Amino acid sequence: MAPGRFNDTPPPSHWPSEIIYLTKPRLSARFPPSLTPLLLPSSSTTVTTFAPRPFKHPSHLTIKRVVDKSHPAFGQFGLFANKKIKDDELVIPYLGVLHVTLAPVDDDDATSTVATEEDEHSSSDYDISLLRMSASDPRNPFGADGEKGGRHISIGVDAAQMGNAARFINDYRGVRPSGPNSEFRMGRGEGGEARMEIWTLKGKGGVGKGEEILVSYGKAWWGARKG
Ligand SMILES: C[S@@+](CC[C@H](N)C(=O)[O-])C[C@H]1O[C@@H](n2cnc3c(N)ncnc32)[C@H](O)[C@@H]1O
Repeated sequence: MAPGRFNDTPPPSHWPSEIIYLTKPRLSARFPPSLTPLLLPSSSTTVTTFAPRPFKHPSHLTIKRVVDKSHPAFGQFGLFANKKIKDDELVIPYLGVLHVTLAPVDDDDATSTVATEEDEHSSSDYDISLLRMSASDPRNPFGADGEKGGRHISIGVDAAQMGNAARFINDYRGVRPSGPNSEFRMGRGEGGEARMEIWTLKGKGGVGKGEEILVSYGKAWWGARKG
């Protein structure tokens, strides 16, 4: 096995053997070093390197095969609470490979939407957006005035090949008519790094013992996958 192809620690129960288990995010091999400062707190003088600390799998979360035939993800996995999780509480960070897409600004119309570059993550069902930065943003090293000029930046987290239990969180559609019980939020790890997290929704009573953690992937996610 090549270096980096190992689990960070022994994975939780029901973890599929073909997926690498992570306790902290990994930068993709092609992640431009000039972009790592974007993952760090801009005001901090204490955090200057990308040094995520490990996040241990919460013992009150269980990965389980979906056995309910009426569940649209029947036969797949889901993430369940084996103890009540309170309202407005961090459930788990979403860990995976941090990767970058640089999209050229449309020369004819700089304000139009630009096509993203195809890469290995573009068709992943486990890829979520972490950070987007316009080419016109002065902090963008690939921006219009930067050394390479004219690229929008998009940083994503892909858990298709490696990740933690958050990769098993399903969408509420067809499962919970009253809507999701949790949501994605931007957050920071203990090492100060930007990360996506899943939190129970505020004012909705939390997630009960035995319940599945369910978020909304968003209309755009489903729209992009309609046949
Ligand atoms: C991030 S994964 C979620 C974990 C997945 N169930 C597994 O076992 O790996 C996203 C995939 O789960 C399935 N999925 C999640 N929520 C769904 C829903 N509400 N309806 C149908 N499929 C769903 C789809 O196959 C989707 O591509």
